[in-house]
Order: sequence, then structure tokens, then C-alpha cells
Amino acid sequence: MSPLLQARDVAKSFGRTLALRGASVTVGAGEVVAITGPSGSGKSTLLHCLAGIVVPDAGEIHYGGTRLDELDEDTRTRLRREAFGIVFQFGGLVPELTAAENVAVALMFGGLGRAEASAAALDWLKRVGAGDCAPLRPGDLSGGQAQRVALARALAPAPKVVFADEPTGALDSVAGEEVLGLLLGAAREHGTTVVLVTHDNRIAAFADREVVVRDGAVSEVPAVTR
Ligand SMILES: Nc1ncnc2c1ncn2[C@@H]1O[C@H](COP(=O)(O)OP(=O)(O)OP(=O)(O)O)[C@@H](O)[C@H]1O
Repeated sequence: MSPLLQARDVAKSFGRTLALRGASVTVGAGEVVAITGPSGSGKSTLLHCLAGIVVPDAGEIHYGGTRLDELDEDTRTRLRREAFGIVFQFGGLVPELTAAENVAVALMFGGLGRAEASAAALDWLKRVGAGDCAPLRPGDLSGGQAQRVALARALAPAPKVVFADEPTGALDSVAGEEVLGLLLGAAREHGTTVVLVTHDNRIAAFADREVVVRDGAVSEVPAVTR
């Protein structure tokens, strides 16, 4: 499998807190990788560095042939919008927009016109079982509905990589596995690479590979034969 994403010796501090101290990880194209580890070990920070949301203090982030950490902010943001889909624990939806508009806006960033984007947004909401949510604003959605809408928004523009930070964290285990099933089903269908942070071993077991972060560094767990 050819490497698509790589963190090399990444360090990141927040004030006096050293969140990452030389973390390295390689993710292959089409691979589903779960980042696990104790609370506060640096999982989210590593995900944010890989996704170009946080710029490391030291080390390198490679995406394809591009040094993500060396791009200026505008270029990094553009690349993120074009190539990455991002799902956060509590959805991270824009509160003023309806569910359908939240998804449509992501498609319009990708170049679709308003009418096309609205139609495609509705299709995606139906695909993730959130068709009824289309006219509702995030404040009127349950946690599970918001997660489904966030998933539709992340997947609709056909990203190369989906980054998900505790994508099932706000859900009970049944709903969590369902949302994860939708994410992995869509990803495997399209060959999308998925990097997800989870503290839940059952969720991690669905990944191709688990990467464990401890004290800001990575110890990779070998691929499990299933
Ligand atoms: N924006 C920030 N400002 C200050 N400190 C931060 C920030 N982000 C992370 N940290 C600190 O960096 C360390 C690593 O945090 P991170 O969120 O990456 O860990 P985590 O493994 O994802 O934790 P959790 O499982 O609890 O979400 C923690 O000590 C955290 O408090």
C-alpha cells in the first residue's frame, strides 16, 4: 500500500504542555486507521496535525507529495476543503444553517452550483438515514442525528481522506456502531482513507490498523489478521 499521509517526528506544545513529542505515523491510501491511547496522550493533536488544522512546532507532515506543515494558511485551508472531510465528536455543524445547507455548503466549496449542491445534499442526508433532518437546524437535532449530518457533510464532497475525532463519542453503542458502519461502508466503497480517534476498543476493532499514542509518541500495533 502506498503511503498517503505521514507524520514524521512531530512535536507540538500548548504553553507548557507537550502534547506530542516526536510522533511518527504512516497511513496508506485507502487504509482505515484508528488512533487510540489514554486520555490526554495526544491523539486529537496528532489527528489535527495530520489534517492540517494544527501546525506542529517541529517535524513534518506529508500528504501525497505535499509538505502540509510548510503551506501557508490559505493554501492549507484550500487543500483541506478539497481533499479532506472532517467529523468532530459533537458534529461541529454551523448552527445558523439547516442540516441540508450544512451539507450543501461543503459541496459548494467543492465547486458545485447551489441547485446541484442542494440536491446532492438531500441525497446524502437520505443515504445516512437523516433525510428527515434536512430542514432542521443543528440545535433541533439529537446527538445521533447531528453525527449523521456531520458524516454526510464530510463524505458528500468525495474527500480523499476522512478524519474523525471520536465520531461516535456522543452516541450510545448501538447508534455509534451504526454511524461508524456508515462511515466505513462509504469509505470502503470509494477507497477513501480514514483516520479516526477513539477511546473505544470496539470501534478500533473495525479499523484495518490501530495506532496507539502514549505520552505524545506513537507505538504502532501490528495489523491484526481478521
Ligand atoms: N488547544 C489546546 N490548548 C491547551 N492545551 C491543549 C490544547 N489541545 C490539547 N492540549 C493538551 O495537550 C495534551 C494532549 O491533548 P489531546 O487532546 O491531543 O489528547 P487526547 O489523547 O486526544 O485526549 P482525550 O482522549 O482526552 O481527548 C493534553 O494535556 C491537553 O490538555
